[in-house]
Amino acid sequence: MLISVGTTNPAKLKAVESLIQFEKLEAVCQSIETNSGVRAQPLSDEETRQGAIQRAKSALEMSSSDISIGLEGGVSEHDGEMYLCNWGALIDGKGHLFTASGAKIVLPSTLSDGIKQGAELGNLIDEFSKKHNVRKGEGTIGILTNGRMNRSDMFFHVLLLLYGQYCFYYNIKEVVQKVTK
Ligand SMILES: O=P(O)(O)OP(=O)(O)OP(=O)(O)OC[C@H]1O[C@@H](n2cnc3c(O)ncnc32)[C@H](O)[C@@H]1O
Ligand SMILES: [Mg+2]
Repeated sequence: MLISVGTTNPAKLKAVESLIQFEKLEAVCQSIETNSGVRAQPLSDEETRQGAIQRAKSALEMSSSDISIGLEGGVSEHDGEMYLCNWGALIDGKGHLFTASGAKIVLPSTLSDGIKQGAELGNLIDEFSKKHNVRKGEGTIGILTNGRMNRSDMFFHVLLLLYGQYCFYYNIKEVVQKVTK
C-alpha cells in the first residue's frame, strides 16, 4: 500500500510512520510537497480544515497512492481566546474523504497578539521558546504542555481518527462525505 502525505514536515511524517507501525500496515509513506491552498497561517477551524483537505487532494493528484493524507495546523478563536487547532483529511483510492480535528490548546497572549499582527505561529513559537524549528519537532503543543504532548503524537491521534473512520465505513460499505464537498 502506498500512502502519500502532503507535507515535508518531519513531525507530520513521523505521525504517519507511527500509524503504519501501530496498524501493522504493509505500507510505504511518500512525502509530497503540496500547496495547502489557504494562508500560511490559517485563522479559523474552517480554513485549517480546508488546508488539510487541499493537501490530501494535491497529494492524491501527484501520486498513484492508495490513500492520501493532509495534516494542517492553524488557530481558531473561542470566547475571545485564541487556540492552536489541528485538522487532518484522508482520501481513499475511491475518492472518499474523511476528516477529523485534533487537540486544542489556548495560546498565551504573546503568541496570539503576534498572530493578530500577521506573524506565523511557527516563527513566534521559536522566539517564545528560544528554540529552533519547534514546528518540526515538539511543536507549540509540546512547549505549552512542558513536553507532555508533542506535535507528532497529536497528529498520530488525528490519524487514528481518520484511519479508524476509513476502516469503519469501508467495512459497512457506507460513505459519509464525497471529495467534491
Ligand atoms: O511544512 P508544512 O506541512 O507546511 O508544516 P508547518 O509546520 O508549516 O505546519 P502548518 O502549515 O500545518 O501550520 C500552519 C502554521 O502554523 C504553525 N504551526 C501550527 N501548528 C504548530 C505547532 O504545533 N508548532 C509550531 N508551529 C505550528 C506553522 O509553523 C505555520 O506557521
Ligand atoms: Mg506550512
